[in-house]
Amino acid sequence: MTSTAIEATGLAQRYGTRRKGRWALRDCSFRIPTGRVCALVGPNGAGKSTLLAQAAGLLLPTEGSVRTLGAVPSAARERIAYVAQEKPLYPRLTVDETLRMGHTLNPGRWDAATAERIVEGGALDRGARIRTLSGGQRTRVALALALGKRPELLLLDEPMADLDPLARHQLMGILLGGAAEHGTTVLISSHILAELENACDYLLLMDGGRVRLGGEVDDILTAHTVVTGPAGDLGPHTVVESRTTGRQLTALVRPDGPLDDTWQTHAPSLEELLLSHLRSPDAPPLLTPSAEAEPAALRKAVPA
Ligand SMILES: Nc1ncnc2c1ncn2[C@@H]1O[C@H](COP(=O)(O)OP(=O)(O)OP(=O)(O)O)[C@@H](O)[C@H]1O
Repeated sequence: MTSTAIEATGLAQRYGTRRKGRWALRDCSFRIPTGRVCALVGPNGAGKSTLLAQAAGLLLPTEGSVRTLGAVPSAARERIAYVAQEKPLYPRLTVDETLRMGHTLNPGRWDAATAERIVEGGALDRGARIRTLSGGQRTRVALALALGKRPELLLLDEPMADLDPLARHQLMGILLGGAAEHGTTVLISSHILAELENACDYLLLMDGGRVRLGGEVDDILTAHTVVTGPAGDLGPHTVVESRTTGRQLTALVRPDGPLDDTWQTHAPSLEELLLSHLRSPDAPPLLTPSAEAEPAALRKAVPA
């Protein structure tokens, strides 16, 4: 079994023609090890949905490559579940028929108990047609289908956006419990930073179609410090964002060696760190060693 869930090398996506098209992703190289719950974060239009669709094998990269579970995504499709932002389902099927379809399409791996639990938790009318459900109820059915498949890799594009807070809490619990129990790798995009803080142990921050931060949340947090002190030179340290109020300077930095005693320091929260990076798209990128893509020449040949 491969230790890499997703590996992208020089990945790029252009929508439209060569002359008039626009790049949604440029030169993305990164790796997500198996068994991680990875937050995919970035502003609107950063390229998150594009990346998820490529990893799911629904969009062929314009340049570069992405491999999922050690193979090209189309070859790993049985082991991947993908919930797109618009949660496509068959509108004429009932809830029950949709679950039966999940069972039929996933022989030998369908986890009926988990799918039932998700649907039951929303007290859904099992005979109701999908087209009559609310947005949040449809999300619940889409998540029941995805988790019922018991995938090795779960790709979720803003799955919780239209759920009420209780439903979000409940479904996040089922999702994380299942991931921990089965070692599922999860890549989940969201704009709700506070929610990701407790749920995810890995991070990909994208902006402008490029990866800005990648790696273990703990390692990324440890690499950064918030410093406060009299306005002055921050020397060799990498400054992600700085603000001056009167004579007082507050900055998020990546220290390059010890900070001198004039600075008061504290560890940033994940939300604080992400907001600073989102406000500073020109800050130098950081990938921790586990998030660096292996050079293509070193990769073991795996059948596509
Ligand atoms: N089918 C498409 N045709 C043309 N351009 C597209 C298409 N899909 C996405 N784009 C463009 O690609 C860029 C990245 O879009 P994408 O949906 O991947 O971003 P995102 O990070 O998921 O955004 P959001 O947070 O708003 O969902 C945007 O500039 C968008 O306009």
